[in-house]
Amino acid sequence: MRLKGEIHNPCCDEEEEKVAEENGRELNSIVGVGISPPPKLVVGYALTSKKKKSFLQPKLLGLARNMGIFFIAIDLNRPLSDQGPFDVVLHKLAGKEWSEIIEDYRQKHPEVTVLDPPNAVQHLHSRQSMLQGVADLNLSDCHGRVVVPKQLIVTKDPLSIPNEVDKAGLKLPLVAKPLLVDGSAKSHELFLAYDQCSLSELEPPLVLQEFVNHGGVLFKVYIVGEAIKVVRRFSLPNISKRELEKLAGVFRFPRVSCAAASADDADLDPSIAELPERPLLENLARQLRQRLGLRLFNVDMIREHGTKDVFYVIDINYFPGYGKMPDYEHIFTDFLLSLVQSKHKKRPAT
Ligand SMILES: Nc1ncnc2c1ncn2[C@@H]1O[C@H](COP(=O)(O)OP(=O)(O)OP(=O)(O)O)[C@@H](O)[C@H]1O
Ligand SMILES: O=P(O)(O)O[C@H]1[C@H](OP(=O)(O)O)[C@@H](OP(=O)(O)O)[C@@H](O)[C@@H](O)[C@@H]1OP(=O)(O)O
Ligand SMILES: [Mg+2]
Ligand SMILES: [Mg+2]
Repeated sequence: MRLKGEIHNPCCDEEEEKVAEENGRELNSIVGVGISPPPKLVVGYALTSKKKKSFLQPKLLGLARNMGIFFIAIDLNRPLSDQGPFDVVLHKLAGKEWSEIIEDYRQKHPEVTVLDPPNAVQHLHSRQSMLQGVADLNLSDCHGRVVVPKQLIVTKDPLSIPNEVDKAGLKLPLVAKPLLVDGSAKSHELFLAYDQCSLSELEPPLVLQEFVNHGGVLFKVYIVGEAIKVVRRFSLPNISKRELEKLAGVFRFPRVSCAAASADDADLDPSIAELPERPLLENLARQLRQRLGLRLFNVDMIREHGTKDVFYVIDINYFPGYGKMPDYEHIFTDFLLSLVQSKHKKRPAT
């Protein structure tokens, strides 16, 4: 198997090769010499170097090893079926070519848990289909409401945007986001638009989304299988009517909420900082897991300013920055072990 284009070879740097080699050696010695019981779980991974650095931290690898879970780098220059055998394949790489390889592998190896199926991951690559799933959910229970901001997809002719926005009845200010999310820095380049005329400066394809005032705090809801962990992050401040009247133009803004700095310890207004209620999150996570067919993702949620329990989902990410999630090493190893247990349960007794 040889890959062209934008795919990163996980084994391309020396450091990585060393890790893969050591992992392999260790695995052989454990299995071969029989000093300790065979590993419970072998996880093959195909991740970008950035992801490997943030996710495969020593605290995860150490805990996993103690629990009999081994992480082995997948060599993108060799056929996937010749490697392993793996119990689980963990992947996040860009490109159609990789999606085809992993889908083919999944079909030929139903005994391997592929996290997650590429067609399900693909669903999050467009900011249009990403939020569709949320809009269709049935979440009107007594613990709050979950909706999505009003949005418009623009695929061509920037000059027509002011008119299209008018026709769609979208209210300013608007957040402009690239339509496609492919892991590149460009796909995270976001703009705030304060007036209608300036919208024609934007570059389609994009999504124009109503900006929802939320008091500058965002909730990142991480999902790992059945587990849910929610953290607060700093976000964009409210935009007042006065500010909107005074300002014109489109302005690029940084990835505020992606910063590792958590807002969990900040001295915040409790009505803004209060986390969404647990039953609401459980309901949302359960329905999204089913609808999206994903086990590894996070959801960015904001509380509409001045309300107690009206939440907007503004973004969903596949295999997000779990390295920033408190206690991720325990949550992840427990999840991986639960996969083996559920496999054993499914196996008929002999
Ligand atoms: N509709 C909105 N109303 C208010 N603020 C918003 C809205 N959409 C985005 N934001 C702000 O912009 C930030 C980035 O938006 P978004 O999460 O959609 O982009 P992203 O590039 O996909 O981010 P990520 O790094 O989480 O993948 C949000 O975390 C939030 O602070
Ligand atoms: O950079 P981190 O590891 O923290 O993870 C970020 C992740 O980047 P990576 O997958 O390249 O690592 C992003 O993925 P792409 O959209 O760019 O594919 C996206 O999911 C962000 O939301 C994650 O940040 P978080 O939302 O969890 O704070
Ligand atoms: Mg986001
Ligand atoms: Mg995102």
